[in-house]
Amino acid sequence: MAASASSSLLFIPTLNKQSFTQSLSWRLPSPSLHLTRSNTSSFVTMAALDAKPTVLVAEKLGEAGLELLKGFANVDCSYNLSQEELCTKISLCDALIVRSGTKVSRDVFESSGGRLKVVGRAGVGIDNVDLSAATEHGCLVVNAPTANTIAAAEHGIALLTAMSRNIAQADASIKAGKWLRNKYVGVSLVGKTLAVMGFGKVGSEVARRAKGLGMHVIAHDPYAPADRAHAIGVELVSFDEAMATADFISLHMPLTPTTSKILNDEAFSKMKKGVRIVNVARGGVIDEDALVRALDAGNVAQAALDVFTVEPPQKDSRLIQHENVTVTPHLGASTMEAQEGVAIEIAEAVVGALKGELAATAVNAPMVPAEVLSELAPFVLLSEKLGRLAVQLVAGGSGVKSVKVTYASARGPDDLDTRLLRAMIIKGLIEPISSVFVNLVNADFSAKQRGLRITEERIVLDGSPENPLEYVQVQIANVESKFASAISETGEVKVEGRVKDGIPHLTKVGSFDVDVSMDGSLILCRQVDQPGMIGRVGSILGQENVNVSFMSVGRIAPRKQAVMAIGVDDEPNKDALKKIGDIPAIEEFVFLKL
Ligand SMILES: NC(=O)c1ccc[n+]([C@@H]2O[C@H](COP(=O)([O-])OP(=O)(O)OC[C@H]3O[C@@H](n4cnc5c(N)ncnc54)[C@H](O)[C@@H]3O)[C@@H](O)[C@H]2O)c1
Ligand SMILES: O=C(O)[C@H](O)COP(=O)(O)O
Repeated sequence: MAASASSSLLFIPTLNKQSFTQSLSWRLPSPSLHLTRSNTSSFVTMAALDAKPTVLVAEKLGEAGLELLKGFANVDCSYNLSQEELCTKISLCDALIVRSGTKVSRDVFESSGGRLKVVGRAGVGIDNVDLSAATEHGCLVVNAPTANTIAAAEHGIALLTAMSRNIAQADASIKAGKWLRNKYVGVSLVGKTLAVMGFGKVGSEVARRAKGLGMHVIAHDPYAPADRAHAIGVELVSFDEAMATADFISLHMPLTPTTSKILNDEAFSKMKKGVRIVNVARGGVIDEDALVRALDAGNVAQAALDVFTVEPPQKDSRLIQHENVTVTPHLGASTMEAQEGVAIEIAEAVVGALKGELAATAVNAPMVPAEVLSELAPFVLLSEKLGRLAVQLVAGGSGVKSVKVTYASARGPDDLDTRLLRAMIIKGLIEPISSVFVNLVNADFSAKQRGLRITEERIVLDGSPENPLEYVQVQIANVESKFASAISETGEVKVEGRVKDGIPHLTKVGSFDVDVSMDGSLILCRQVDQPGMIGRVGSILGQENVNVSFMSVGRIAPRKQAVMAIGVDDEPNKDALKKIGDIPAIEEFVFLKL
């Protein structure tokens, strides 16, 4: 049930209450499918809305990215904000863009009052963003994972070569009036073994370049495919083997609970005496006190560091001041080219997200490729409406805890991604009975928080898998219904729907077959099947100027019980509903908003 956090395509919730309507928006591949759902459940197109969203840019961003943002949003560039200032400003912003220097903490999400819909990290590492808090608040986090790869790799190589030839120390000494040709004798790289720790985008580019310098390159990465390593002539080895055989170690993994202080006293004790270390990943992957001990003992000959556990580090830090340590102030991504690239990459992602388009670099939401989304679009709508309908059929005080969703399809289970549908069913179930705003980012979390258990079942049908789904069924167990006919033979509130000509239809209520398009609102009546019922209800609605969009009757047998489903464009007033209820043949009825 947990939403997997992987990066690929996805949609996003849209803009704030003030600027647009508090809403969920989907930008699907066809513009005609771009829908915004307002609080009143009507759908309006974004074109009808003219207010601009506000994007807070909290750290310096390349001009091209800023221009792109300004074409769509009001852009507030406020740098060096304190946490308090950020928390105050954030309640007026729909999006926030940061680099690594801003902590986007839980307080920031809480202070946003639900307005913040997307956080853009203009770079790779998202360790400065509280992802759990973002997810809980339904806020999408996107990053710019590719534009600074080469810059970071080049910086890694720059540090490797500068360190091995004492460039920084020699430069400082000559500027201090000294000429120390014997002191700064370096070591050669050719023929030496470099262990690349973390064989991702940056790690593999460093490996490629180091091979060009004549180094023997090995790599450790528990998740990297061996064939990618082999393709560039790199052998994947265990952590211990990397520690034991490397003359140089270069770190390129993310900072996670597993990698935190991965280079500690124990790891240093496994290294070759005189090893040299480069870190352009994150300061936290090294236990900095342990590194100082290893440097003092001569077990580590030199280190070159671009990143630190706390940035900026203390001026008098022993590590920074160590004569065998070369440091730069987190410059890995800081080339003109990388910063322009990152700025464009993140601005496009944030603008797209605010428009409700697919986000290719989402960090905290499941990935749904565009072509899948396009095909599933009407089923997405159907799912939300079925959830919304099912929960409204539950009698007050019943407490919805257990929901079973059945997807019937001629496609094999691996051919149908149901996460989006599940998220929308959850949205439909939760929103009518709470003030929570649910979207793809926080759906599973919201369900879990409310103790809502969703089980999913697949029915594989015979026949051609032309449509992704034949029908979707939602059943709520252990509840009473305010419309007894909605209870199935097995005792659950049950609704079922299909997509017909691209339009969601309700096709079953309890054990009654109906067929009504799910648009506007719905009146469900159970009656004794007899002539004239449609006319009587229709004329009451007509007198009250309520337009009927659809009518359908499902019955057990002629002249026995029947359920009539009436789709209406407008909400009938109390009088009209009372008149319907007063028709003698009507045993029960319910009015539902879709
Ligand atoms: N200094 C800078 O300015 C700068 C610039 C860019 C990236 N970075 C940092 O560099 C790091 C790598 O960036 P990237 O774009 O290559 O990311 P990436 O996601 O492409 O690669 C990270 C790799 O680390 C691997 N990994 C995860 N856990 C590991 C572990 N326990 N041991 C070994 N490998 C592990 C992953 O499998 C992945 O292949 C990140 O920490 C990023 O924040 C720093
Ligand atoms: O993770 C990253 O992308 C780098 O560390 C760059 O960080 P920066 O955007 O703060 O330079």
